[in-house]
Amino acid sequence: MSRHRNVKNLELEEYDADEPVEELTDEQEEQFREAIAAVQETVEGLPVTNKEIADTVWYYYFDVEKSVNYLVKSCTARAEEKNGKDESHKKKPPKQEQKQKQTVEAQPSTKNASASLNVSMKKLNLNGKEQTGEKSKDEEETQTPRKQESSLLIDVPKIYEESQPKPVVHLVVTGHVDSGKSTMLGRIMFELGDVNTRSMQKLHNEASNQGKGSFSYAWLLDSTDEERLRGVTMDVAATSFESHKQIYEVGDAPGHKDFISGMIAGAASAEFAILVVDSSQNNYERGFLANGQTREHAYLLRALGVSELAVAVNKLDLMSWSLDRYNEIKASVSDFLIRMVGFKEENVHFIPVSAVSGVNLIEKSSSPLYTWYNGPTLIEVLDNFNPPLKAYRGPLRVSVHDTYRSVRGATISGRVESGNIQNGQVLYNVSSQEDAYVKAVMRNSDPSVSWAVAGDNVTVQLTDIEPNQISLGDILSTYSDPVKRSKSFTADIQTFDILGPILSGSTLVLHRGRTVAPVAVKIINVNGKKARHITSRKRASMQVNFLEGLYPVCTSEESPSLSRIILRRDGNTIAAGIVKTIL
Ligand SMILES: Nc1nc2c(ncn2[C@@H]2O[C@H](COP(=O)(O)OP(=O)(O)OP(=O)(O)O)[C@@H](O)[C@H]2O)c(=O)[nH]1
Repeated sequence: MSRHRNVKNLELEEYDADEPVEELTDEQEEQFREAIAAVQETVEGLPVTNKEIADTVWYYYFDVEKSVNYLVKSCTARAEEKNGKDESHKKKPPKQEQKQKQTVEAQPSTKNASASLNVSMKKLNLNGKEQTGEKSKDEEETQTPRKQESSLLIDVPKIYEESQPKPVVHLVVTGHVDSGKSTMLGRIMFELGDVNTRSMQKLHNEASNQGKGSFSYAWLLDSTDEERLRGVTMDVAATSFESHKQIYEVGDAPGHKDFISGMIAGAASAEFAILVVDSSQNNYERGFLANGQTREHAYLLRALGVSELAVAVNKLDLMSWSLDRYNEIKASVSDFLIRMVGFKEENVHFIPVSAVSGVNLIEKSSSPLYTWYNGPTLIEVLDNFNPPLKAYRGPLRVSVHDTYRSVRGATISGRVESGNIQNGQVLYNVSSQEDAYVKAVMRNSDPSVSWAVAGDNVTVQLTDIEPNQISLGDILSTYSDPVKRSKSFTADIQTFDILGPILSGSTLVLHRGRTVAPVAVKIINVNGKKARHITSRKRASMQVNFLEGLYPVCTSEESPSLSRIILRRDGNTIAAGIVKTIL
């Protein structure tokens, strides 16, 4: 299932996916009721429904005069339309009006935004929807802004700098199916106090009742019925946790090979990774030695720009905490990662753990492990990762990981890849050429502020846009500095071990974050020499042409994470690389 879930702050006993709309204060409710009554009285006799009245009053934020004017105009327009007259009166309420309300909200708020953002969110895309590009035209358009930015927006970079933030590390957790990735994340969140004991106990009871007691920590991340029933993660789930030193935005990637695109999406937005290796009898052999997903994941991580890894050798409790087993795994996996995949030795860190019992994750407890191990715990290794500086003053780029229907528009979850975003801003979606007001920004790692900067995972409530005008993989920007849409680009790529060469003119499937699209490739050179085909483990430069319309494309200079691409053929990942120039 396609989703990018924020699982932190989830009160399990209170969670209800069908919970309705927004919370108003008592005072607002009173204002709302009075305004509706006043408008009803004034427009009595006109063909408008109570719902239209309520929507309009909310739109104009209880302004009776503006609501009446709008309703009268729209009734007139409807009547004229019926009579076959000019349709140009069918205008929506002007956006500038709503702006006034939003700029008030743009002030930094100390209130918990998650409470005010109690939106009924109905998922639109349940399956990783592929972009078809149908809406695209071949010629690139220049847009004139339809909505005006307010002059009252706050100086986000300045406020961000003054807040002296903790560094944010983007992590992806990868590894062969069932190696214990979700369990590890769930247990870390529990140990750090992000999930309270009562919620954990409740989840444990539920899991036990279904004969899945050992999955209770994993269920914190695997939240859909199907995932719980099958005991596998089917798509990347987003969560965050915080140590005393850094904040971690984490993607729990699926391990099963059928769900590789979720793994790619998670890895493409990460700077660091935890590679989980199952040390138990036969499972290590299956997951690593027998060409399991551990290997493919390691190649993908490297090709997508992840340069530093924590390798968690998991389930050592099942191997009686054997030092020999740990050393055997460490020797062969590190040889593979360093010699074959190309990680630097100093960037690969091995840690023995047991995810399910929480041994060596956060603090050292009493365990037979410590009779022979005196190195760092997993969190101590993670705390030594140094995230790159954020491009929070750059052009705004927000990648869309998921979309939901919400009141008066759409809500998206995604990530600010560069620049900064705040309530009251106008965003532009180059794919649909639609714009929208930002009604509420909720930063996943700190929902109490109404702005976010590069590197933050966010949930953004948008108004004045239809949910179907935003798709997974879209990149939201501003009018003044929009993302480019293009039919082709050049990329530097690295091929993996492939069956049969890639020929000039081949049709492949491109993955970029959540975008999945068919492309044709033209080889420019291989290892610096002109060529018409590429074989295994070669560096090459190629031209990539989308087969169906235009897509938003970013170069590595514009946004390193958005420039990362993967090429697949017949269900296998054959190459990964970076967009260099847009043609
Ligand atoms: N004994 C033992 N079992 C573990 C440990 N870690 C995880 N498990 C079990 O391994 C099984 C799979 O765990 P998951 O966390 O679902 O594995 P996963 O890697 O997230 O699976 P996918 O996301 O589907 O690839 C569950 O039954 C866990 O309880 C461990 O350290 N020791």
